[in-house]
Amino acid sequence: MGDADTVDIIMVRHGESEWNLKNLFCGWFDAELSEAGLKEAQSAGDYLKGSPYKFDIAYTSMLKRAQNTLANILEGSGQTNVPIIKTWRLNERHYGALTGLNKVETVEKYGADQVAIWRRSFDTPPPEMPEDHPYYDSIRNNPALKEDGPTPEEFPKTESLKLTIERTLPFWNSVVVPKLKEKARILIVAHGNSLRGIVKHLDNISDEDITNLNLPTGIPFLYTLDANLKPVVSMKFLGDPDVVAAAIEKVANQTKKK
Ligand SMILES: O=C(OP(=O)(O)O)[C@H](O)COP(=O)(O)O
Repeated sequence: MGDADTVDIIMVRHGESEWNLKNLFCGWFDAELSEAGLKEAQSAGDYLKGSPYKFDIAYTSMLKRAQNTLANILEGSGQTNVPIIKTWRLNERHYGALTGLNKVETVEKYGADQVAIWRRSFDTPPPEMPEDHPYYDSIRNNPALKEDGPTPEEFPKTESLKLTIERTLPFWNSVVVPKLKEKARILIVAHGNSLRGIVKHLDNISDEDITNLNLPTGIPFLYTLDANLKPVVSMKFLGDPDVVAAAIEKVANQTKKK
């Protein structure tokens, strides 16, 4: 736990989704948690229940996989009274025309190098999602986005990590930072790439090095920040180290044939 001059914040990528399980590019498609993903969320809740970490406020995206993970973590850790703020700015990156495609099949069609660029390059977005894309309507008309969503002008057709950071960071700076300065104990449940953007910002990771960072599903990680919100503890995974290492390896290997 941080001392008087520091503040702790815990972040979690949602548990495995149905589309993570099927190895599909998901982005803004509103996939459900898989059975394993629900268990990951419950395990994270159980872990936190036995830990010193308690929360004053929680932030999540407008997508069900993150919201359900958060609900299960709060339930499991006995903290269902924690206020929840939901924002589209924590949504996963929009995967453009790749949304719904299988990652291995996409490598077979376009080559590993091109897919690596689409998945992990800092500023090359996937091709834009056309209006006749099979998931265009469900994403564009997701009722959850009526509660908090981008304006029609802001609505992405695709996003690189750079573009994702450009809409996530304003939320971080205007909402999360003031709460951290009040020493609020914060939990954020979001997505692989929206969280990679926050981590890049906090740890000042270069555009090149961020390509190598893969976040596992359902495993909480801790940052302890100093008075200037610079990390004194970075991305400390809270769980069994072997489970964490295996989970990170699994994300990195998603484009490899079994
Ligand atoms: O929707 C996604 O991320 P999420 O499961 O964290 O919400 C992406 O499909 C993650 O894919 P990537 O790890 O190939 O960037």
